Amino acid sequence: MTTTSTPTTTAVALRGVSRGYGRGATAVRAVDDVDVEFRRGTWTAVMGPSGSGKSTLLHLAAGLERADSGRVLLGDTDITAASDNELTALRRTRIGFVFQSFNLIGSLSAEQNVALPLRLARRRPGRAQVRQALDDVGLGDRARHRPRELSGGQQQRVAIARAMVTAPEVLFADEPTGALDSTAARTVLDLLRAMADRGQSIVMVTHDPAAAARADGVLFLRDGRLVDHLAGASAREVADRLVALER
Ligand SMILES: Nc1ncnc2c1ncn2[C@@H]1O[C@H](COP(=O)(O)OP(=O)(O)OP(=O)(O)O)[C@@H](O)[C@H]1O
Repeated sequence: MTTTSTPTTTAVALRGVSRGYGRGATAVRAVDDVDVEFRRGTWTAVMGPSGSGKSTLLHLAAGLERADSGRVLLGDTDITAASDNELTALRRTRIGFVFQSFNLIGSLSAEQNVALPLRLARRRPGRAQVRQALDDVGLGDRARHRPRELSGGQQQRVAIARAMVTAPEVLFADEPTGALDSTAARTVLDLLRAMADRGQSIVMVTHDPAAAARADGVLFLRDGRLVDHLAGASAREVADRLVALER
């Protein structure tokens, strides 16, 4: 793993990155020679037909999966050659990840879930820090609740607080509103918008054009390749572009 001291406006960059699965007749190039830069302080949505490589791209950018070829840069750090231990440390401190299914631990309260990444990074979780993270997502009064005592939207906000408690450079979200009704989805998207407006870098996979339209820009993938980009587009424009790709 190498780190340079050059100042950068790039939160994450993929350079010529490919990742395949399987062999022979069943081989798939899930991500195929992708070059992309996610700028600091911006929210980018990643869209594309089913199987186009969106989740794989997100996992590669977050260091959850390794590229077969190419380079992945987190800020100034080339994570391509990082050891497993280095990658684990990076994921615990510099990256936040939110899943469609929240992935909260059912036996722990909201505040215990939020404190978990600090414990894993062997940092003593300060109560004030944990409460602040819950306050930031509007759930300061739900700290003692267990996940089953919270609505889906509230659970996803706890998951966002958990991802943010270490102040990660980039928040990755894989279908964060996929399991929510439209009202809860809007609350989560409002929260992500406010975070991006305060300078948080966010990369989000979504199938929902209305969700993608809240981001600053939308990337479109097809067959593992980046094929289009929209900035400041409406939900209608995003939907039209997606339909054109699915033809
Ligand atoms: N672990 C794996 N083993 C084998 N093939 C995989 C694996 N993960 C992904 N793939 C394949 O790689 C391609 C891209 O998958 P990926 O999940 O990244 O697509 P996606 O755009 O996120 O799809 P969806 O919108 O359906 O979630 C698909 O053809 C998929 O079947």
